[in-house]
Amino acid sequence: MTQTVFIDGAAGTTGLEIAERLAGRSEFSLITLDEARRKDAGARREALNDADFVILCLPDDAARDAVAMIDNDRTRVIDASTAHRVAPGWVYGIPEVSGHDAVAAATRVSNPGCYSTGFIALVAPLVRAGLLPADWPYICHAVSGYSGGGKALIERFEQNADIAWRGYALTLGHKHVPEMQARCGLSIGPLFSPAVIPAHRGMIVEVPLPLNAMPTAASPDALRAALTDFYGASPIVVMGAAPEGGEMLLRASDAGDDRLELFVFANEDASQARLVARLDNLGKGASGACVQNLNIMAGLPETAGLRL
Ligand SMILES: NC(=O)C1=CN([C@@H]2O[C@H](COP(=O)(O)OP(=O)(O)OC[C@H]3O[C@@H](n4cnc5c(N)ncnc54)[C@H](OP(=O)(O)O)[C@@H]3O)[C@@H](O)[C@H]2O)C=CC1
Ligand SMILES: CC(=O)N[C@@H](CCC(=O)OP(=O)(O)O)C(=O)O
Repeated sequence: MTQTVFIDGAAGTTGLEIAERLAGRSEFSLITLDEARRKDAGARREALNDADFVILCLPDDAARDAVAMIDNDRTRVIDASTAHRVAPGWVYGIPEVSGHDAVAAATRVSNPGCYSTGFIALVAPLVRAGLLPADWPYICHAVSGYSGGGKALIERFEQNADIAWRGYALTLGHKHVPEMQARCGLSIGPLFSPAVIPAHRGMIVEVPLPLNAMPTAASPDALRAALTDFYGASPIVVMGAAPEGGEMLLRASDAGDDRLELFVFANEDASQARLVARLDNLGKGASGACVQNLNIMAGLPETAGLRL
């Protein structure tokens, strides 16, 4: 049976990429609003209540308003915004960590932040296994392609070819920190330093570990083995191959895909390690993850329509 999907915010960066992944899929039919009606509250309310599945690709306040407009108990929601990522009653949409069954049964799924996806995928299983401490002040550095900031940041970078690196969230407290802390079960929020690079898409998230100074920490080999074991059956989250020539590259020309690659680098005496995640901010970091969650909620193979 064909199920209906309404993407609210379909003209934005994340929404467009979701529609691309759903194009040609016979299991779903899209409810669309034309340019004149896509921000009309009445038209949106009708579409939100007609759809079997709603995917919110909106700013946070608009996402909250959209959820409030749904007045039936049939429509199921995936919210790509930050609005509900630590909200009660919402299942956090990393099925590999939250559990596929929890996502499959959910009526409300919050799609994770792009940076949070990398951080949580690296840290949550290791803390859960007792291989890294829950009460440690983790540090996380990350770079994102400029599409991570939506239409406004895309326009800014495409009109300013001179920006080589943009550090931000300089007063700390980036909006992803609460979900990183909550979903890893940490007693302290990580110190998070994100930056944007002059590439359209792509993301590196890194967690440096001073293993020899940590109260409990397994060896780099044990960390690598635990991640390999945890994601063993996943077609989406994979252990990356050792980079050639001792360097990792993000290329501005990379097309991006919906996988998430994990790496554990370490020095020879195993006193220091770097946990690294490589993903596409618009793939597993946003639109790919929305489609994965939609597939699971609809009882379909989780990789249908994904770019792997
Ligand atoms: N880009 C990314 O890599 C990621 C994005 N996200 C999240 O996904 C959400 C969407 O982000 P993104 O696609 O990048 O942003 P964009 O700015 O590219 O798109 C947002 C879209 O929402 C539309 N919109 C804004 N307000 C309303 C409203 N009241 N009613 C209907 N439509 C509205 C905008 O309209 P208009 O075109 O007129 O501006 C725009 O088309 C955000 O919450 C973002 O934080 C999450 C993970 C990664
Ligand atoms: C490069 C850039 O600006 N990225 C966005 C996060 C993108 C993302 O994950 O979005 P949400 O958490 O808002 O859903 C930022 O740091 O605000």
